[in-house]
Amino acid sequence: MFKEFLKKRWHFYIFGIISLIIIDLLQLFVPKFVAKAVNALQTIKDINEVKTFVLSILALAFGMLIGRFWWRYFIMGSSRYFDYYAKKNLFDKILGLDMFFFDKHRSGDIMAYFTNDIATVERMLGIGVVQLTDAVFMSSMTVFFMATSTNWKLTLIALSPLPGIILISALFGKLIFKRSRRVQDVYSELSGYTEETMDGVRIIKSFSIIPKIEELFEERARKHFDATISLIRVWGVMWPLVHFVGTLAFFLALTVGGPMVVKGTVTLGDYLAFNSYIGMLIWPLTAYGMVMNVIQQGRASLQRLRELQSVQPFVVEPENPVKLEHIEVIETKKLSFKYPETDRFVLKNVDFSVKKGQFVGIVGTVGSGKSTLVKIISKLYPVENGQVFINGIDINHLHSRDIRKLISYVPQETFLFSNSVKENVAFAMEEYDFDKVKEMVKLSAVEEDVEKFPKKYDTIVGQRGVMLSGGQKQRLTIARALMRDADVYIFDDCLSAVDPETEQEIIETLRTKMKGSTMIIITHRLKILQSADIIYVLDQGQVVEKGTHYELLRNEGLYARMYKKQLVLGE
Ligand SMILES: Nc1ncnc2c1ncn2[C@@H]1O[C@H](COP(=O)(O)OP(=O)(O)OP(=O)(O)O)[C@@H](O)[C@H]1O
Repeated sequence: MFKEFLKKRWHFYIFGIISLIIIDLLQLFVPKFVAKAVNALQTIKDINEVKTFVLSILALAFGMLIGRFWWRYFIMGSSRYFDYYAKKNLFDKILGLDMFFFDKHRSGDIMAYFTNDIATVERMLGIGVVQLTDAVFMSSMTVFFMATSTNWKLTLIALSPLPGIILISALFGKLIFKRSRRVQDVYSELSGYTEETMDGVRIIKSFSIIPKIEELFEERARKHFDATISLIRVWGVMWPLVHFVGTLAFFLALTVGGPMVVKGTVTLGDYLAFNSYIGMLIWPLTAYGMVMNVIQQGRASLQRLRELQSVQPFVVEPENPVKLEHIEVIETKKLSFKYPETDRFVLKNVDFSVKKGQFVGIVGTVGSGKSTLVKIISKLYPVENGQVFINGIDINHLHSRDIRKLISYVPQETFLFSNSVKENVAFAMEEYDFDKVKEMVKLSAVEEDVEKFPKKYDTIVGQRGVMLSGGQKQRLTIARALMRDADVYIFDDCLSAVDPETEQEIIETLRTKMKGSTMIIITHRLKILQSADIIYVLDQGQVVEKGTHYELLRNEGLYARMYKKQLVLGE
């Protein structure tokens, strides 16, 4: 990303740096003209001579005005462009990553890349470049002007302490880099925690655990504060050192240059100019210190951004994917699976098959791998042991984009955007027909509820749908999945918040209205699977039984036990 940005913008930087150098040059001529004006005043014969110098100074000021516009345009404009370019790239990159990345990173952590890290690199590419140009160019040019137009001996003496600044910058640079990296990392942790807390604020309040949460926040905020202070401490030492070395140059100029003026080796005008040059030199040299800081912080953030850029998805897409128009059959053969970076197999030798138009149930004990199985056949996780086939084609030869167009998956967790009911239902559609929204809302048995909302389909549901009940959210999520004309619909225990009768009613309506579509239902309520073509029973990652509801009851295995228990509990 950074290289591509430089490729696009390097010429802007060249123009910006040239404008900056021109201003610096013009600025350098000012003392020269002032010196000439002062010298001329001492031996004044013609007032017009002074006028020429004054007009020249005005011309220089005008030149600087124009130059300042251009460097801002080229350099600061480019750094702003980086902000836009990096955010866009990062956003695309992150959305292209697979579930594993999102399992591992909190949204607050990710936000830190977008806010803090990009801003720090932007600062390096904007003000950092300006300061660096100033520091390098102004210091070398000032030295050149000092030596050529005043007195080179005085120049050498006055400048003798200055290489010390470069030494200090080099010595402290590494430390600043390391500590800046730590600041960014702990900021990301703090941001992740804050976001998670805000997200779960209702649960926190319901559990009355605010003091504990505050304590945990304080711990992270303190860590961030400590990391920042440890970085400031480095500046705290480096900054006065740089200043001290800069001021030494002034001191030497005064102590050595004063007697030279008295002796007449240097004219008063030249001596004044020399002092102006020293003044002009202090800024770029101390800028080395600042620049070092900005650059090291920028590098630390750039390193973090590069690490993120280099994250590769575990789900690899084929270079030449086989086209997939429809889904007729999905099969898994001896499928075993463990989540990346874990040791435990959560699926073991699973043979599973579903054909077009079938109604398939997946049931089992808690944590037996039901959701994992459907996530793998939706290509949300990679297949590493065993095989998954869609229409007889190995899933590794198919693109996940094509699969997910044909599989509409409703996960266990509902998620609604803080938008209107209709926008939420039509979320996955580029264009939509309002009548279809209404039809799908009706099929999902939530029409009556929506009609009672203050603005019906235009009602804003609040962040994550907080203004709705759990059951309403679940049914709207189903309506959203139904909006897509998919071949396979997977409902992953997504009706747990509605009563059993409504769940059964929804499933039956869907079965009749969506004949021809394949339906895979994961549920804990076994009663609704009575009409399923086949039910897979999972226990600890293995298929322990399969068959129709009645076959499984006759088997008197795990399914029959679970069913009897539910009958007793009256579910
Ligand atoms: N992202 C993940 N990373 C690591 N382990 C995971 C992840 N998601 C699930 N697991 C583990 O995999 C196992 C199977 O989880 P899965 O969600 O597939 O079970 P399930 O049968 O759908 O459970 P439930 O009935 O409770 O919804 C569980 O032991 C769970 O802890």
